[in-house]
Formats: sequence, C-alpha cells, structure tokens
Amino acid sequence: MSLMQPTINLHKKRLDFAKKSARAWQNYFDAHGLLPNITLSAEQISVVQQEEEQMLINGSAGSGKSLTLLYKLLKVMEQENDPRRILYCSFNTTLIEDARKRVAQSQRFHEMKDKHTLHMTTFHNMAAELLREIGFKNAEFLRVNLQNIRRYEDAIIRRTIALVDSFMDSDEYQQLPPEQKLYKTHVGTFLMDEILWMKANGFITEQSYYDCERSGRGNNPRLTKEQRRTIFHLYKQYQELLKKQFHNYLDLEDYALLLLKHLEDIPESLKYDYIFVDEVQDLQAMQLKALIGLVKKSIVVSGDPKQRIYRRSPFSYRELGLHIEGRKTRNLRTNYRSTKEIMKLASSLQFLDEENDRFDDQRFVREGKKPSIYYFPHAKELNHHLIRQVKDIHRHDPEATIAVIHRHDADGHLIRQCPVFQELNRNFDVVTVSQYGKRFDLNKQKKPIFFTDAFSVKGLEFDYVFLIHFDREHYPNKKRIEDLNKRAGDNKNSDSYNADYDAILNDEKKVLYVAVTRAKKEVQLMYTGRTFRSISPFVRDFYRADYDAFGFDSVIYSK
Ligand SMILES: Nc1ncnc2c1ncn2[C@@H]1O[C@H](COP(=O)(O)OP(=O)(O)OP(=O)(O)O)[C@@H](O)[C@H]1O
Repeated sequence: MSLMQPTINLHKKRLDFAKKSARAWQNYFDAHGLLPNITLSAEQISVVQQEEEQMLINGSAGSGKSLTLLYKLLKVMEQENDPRRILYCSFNTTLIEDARKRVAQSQRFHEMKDKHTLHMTTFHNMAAELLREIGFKNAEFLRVNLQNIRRYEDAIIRRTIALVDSFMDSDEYQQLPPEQKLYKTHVGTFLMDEILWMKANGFITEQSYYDCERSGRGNNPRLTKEQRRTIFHLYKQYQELLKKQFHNYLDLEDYALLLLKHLEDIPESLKYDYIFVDEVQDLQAMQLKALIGLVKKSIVVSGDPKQRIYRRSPFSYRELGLHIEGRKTRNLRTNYRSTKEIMKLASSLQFLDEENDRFDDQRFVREGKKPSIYYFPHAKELNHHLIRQVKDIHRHDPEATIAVIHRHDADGHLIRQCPVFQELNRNFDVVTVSQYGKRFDLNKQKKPIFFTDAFSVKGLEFDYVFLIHFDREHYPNKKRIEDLNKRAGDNKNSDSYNADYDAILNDEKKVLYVAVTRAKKEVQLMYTGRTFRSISPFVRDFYRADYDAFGFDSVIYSK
C-alpha cells in the first residue's frame, strides 16, 4: 500500500460525510488540492462553505484570511454555472499582485477562469474602469503604492498652500466674523488632510461637515464649529480649482464619491455579482460604501483592525451598509504564517484601543528561533551583517524568500541611493516595490530579495524579514511627530496634544506590527545610531525573554 493511501481514504471519508450531511449539499465545495501544500483547517473550511450576502473574515496577521477569501472566490467560480462578474479587490497594488500569483498556482483556477469575468484589481483601478465606462475619461489607472500616494499628496499640498495663502490675503477673509477666522496652524498639510478626510467619509455638503463627528482627525490644531464654515468654503474653492485649472482632475478620494453619486448610471451589466475585499481595514469609508453599492449577490470582506494604519472614520460597518452581525463575522484563530516566537513579540505591542480586545494570536502551527534586535554603531556594520545573513540563508535555505523592510518614504531612484540597498544590490538580485509584480517569481528556486517600505509589504509574507531603521527616528516616524508639533503650535503641553501624540504612536506601532508579522521563519530588527540609546521606544513593549539582544543590554529597556 502506498504512503498516500491513508490520506486519500481520509479525504474520501470526509468528502462523503460532508456530501451526505451538509444542509445544502449541492453547494459543498471540495477544497482539497486546490492550492499546492495547503489543507484548510476545519475552521477555515467552514468559513469557505458558509454562504452569506455579506460576511466579514476577521483574524490576526497570518491566520489565513486572504487564503480563505481566495478559496471563497474559487468556490463561486466553480459553482456558478452561468458567467458571473466577480471582483477581488484591495487597496494596495502589491497585495493584488500577490493574490494573482497565489491563485495562478491553482490548476482548477486555470480551468475555470474563462467561464467568468474576473477582475483582480485595486479599488482605484476598478473604479477608474467603471467611471470611464460612464463617461469620466479623466479617471486614471494608477499603481497605488507609497511612492504614488506621496507624489499625489505633494501635488495637493502645493494647491492647498496656494489656496489658503491667497484666501487669507483676500478682502473676503478680512470680513469674516472673528470666530470663523482660522489659526495659523490651519494651513498646508492640515487643510489637505482635512479635505481628503472629508471626501473619504463623504462629508461634502456644508451641513453634513458642520454636524459630523471629526473622529480620526485628532485634536490639533483645534477646529471650532464656526471655523468649519471657513474650511468648507476652502473645500469648495479647492474643488473649483480641480475642475477649472486642472481640467476636472480627480483626487484619489473622488473615485468612490463619483461612483456613489452615479451608482444609478452604472448599468447592471457592469456591477458585480460577487465582490471579495482583502485588507478591508485599509479602505476608506466611502470606498467600502461604493463597493456595497456595486454588488448584486454577495460581498465578503476580510481584515484585521490591528493592521489599520490609515485615517479612521466615524462610520461603523453597519452605517456603511455592511451587516455582519453574529455568525456573519467569522474569526480565524490559528496562525499559519509566523512562528510562535515571532507572534509573541508582535503581540506584545500595546495598542491604545479596541484592537487590544481580541483574544487571538494564541495558536500556532510552528515554532522557531527567537527574534533578535541588533545595534550597530555604523551603517557599514549593519550592511556587513545583513550581507552575511543573506549569504548564510542562501546556503542553508536556498529557496527561502527574504524581505528587507525600510522606512524611507519613496521608491524609485531615491531608494536606489540608500546605502543598504546599494550594498545588497552589489551582492544579490534585489527588487523594489515597483518591480515586485513582474520580478518576484514565487516559482523560481532562487528568489530576489524584496527591498520594501513598511506600507507596501502589507498582506505579503517572507521566510526571513530584516527590518532596518528600528530607531527612534523611524519608529515612530519623526516626520509625523514634527508635523504634529507644527499643527499644535503653542498647545504642546495639553491633554489634547498628548492624545494626538498617542494616536501617532499607536499607528506607528501598527506599522511595526505589520512589518514583523510578515516573517514566517525568522525576523531581525536592526538599527544604527551614535549610541545604542537611539533604539526605537517601542522596544519597551517587548518582553526581554522574547528576543535576543546584540550590541546593547535589553535589561535597560524591556519588560
Ligand atoms: N490551512 C493552512 N494550511 C497551510 N498553510 C496555511 C493554511 N492557512 C493559511 N496558511 C498559510 O499561512 C500564511 C498566511 O495566510 P494569509 O496570508 O491568508 O493570512 P492573513 O490572515 O491574510 O494574513 P495578513 O493579515 O497578514 O494578510 C500563508 O502562507 C498561507 O498560505
């Protein structure tokens, strides 16, 4: 008898049992062998089999949310006999590229894919396509990544600065009642953030903006209700500017708003029978609302609030039209990606809010080496260490995937000038974010090293993760604190300043959580600086026993 026999028998028994006993047995989906090396757990299978018009898959990093979502997609593709329009989307380009790669490993996927119209794409590219179909020819397709978002924000800041400057010089401004006048901290980036937040949450009439709760916008600078009238006036001017001077230019946040405004103009044939959304916590409120408006049969979203690192919204899922009470929210509790040791370190990060409540990160399928934190006085030493480590991995684990996670704000030529990148690039094949889709081939034996920012690596995973910049300038990001200081002006010794400061720390810890939880087998955090004291303050959340320290004494810092 072959070794395979017991597994096949077991599988057959399970299949027979499920077919006999499933309430809706005709909807039973045989998930066996769909993707290489994956056998779904009972918990995951039950999520795949459950059919709902609306559903949320919840769970910590690495619990298999994306995988389960992909299986749900494959189930629909297999079981729907008539051609259907199906959307699988997320916010981030790299994540979609990764999902395409994963699903392409399935033989059954290739057999079924021509039966339906499947769009695996980012929210923005989906929206651009629909908007172009209904006449908005200036809706652009773009790769949503950190570099493009920064570029786009820079353009907006230039516009909002010019706008505020000229408004403040105007007679109109001079004649405003004093309570409607702005503070000098209400300029540039503040106005941009406020306008984008208004659009992201759909507060685009004066009354709704006046009445809304500005949650997620922080306390600094203070903005009184009366000042909101002036901000709204500037918002209108900003919109006018986009229309006239920039030929109906669309902000990224306009895509969802336009879809919502023109839902009725979108023909039924262009709406989606099924929508699957991964990393739903990254979508803005109006983006999710637009997706709910575009679905005909069923929408399934998956996500993890611990990984939300963008602006918050005052809306609940229910208010946006997503009803996922009771059994329609399913939690995945076993971690399949990272070792127990990696998750222990990541889970000790203390968050401010509801994200702490979840009782998870408890079950693991593997154990491994403790994470380590390295201090190097000079960048050169860090580089040497990194090169040695990678060479070592290539020797004993040649098929391993490796990511180096930095905190520079951009991709492109600036990244290529980073000394760590240059040193790596001299020694190995390295790909950056913009090349990930084309160049990072999972089927190749020796994969390139992925050199990425902490934003673009969301949803992805690597055997070995080297996190550089684990210092006080980058975790938390110094620029965000400086921006807050500018916005707060003289208000720095106040409770409201402290609350904003804590909110930034919280977000930045989430960035660290996301980065650390990308690692499957091993993670190393590294930093340089004049003294070992330049370490990130987040090290204080860690327990000493959970990591090995090199170059500094962990007793000073950790619990
Ligand atoms: N039942 C399983 N058997 C084997 N591997 C699994 C199983 N479930 C999940 N995995 C693997 O665990 C890893 C993490 O899964 P996945 O990316 O779906 O997690 P996730 O919850 O979406 O994580 P994140 O929130 O970080 O994006 C993947 O490599 C996936 O293939």
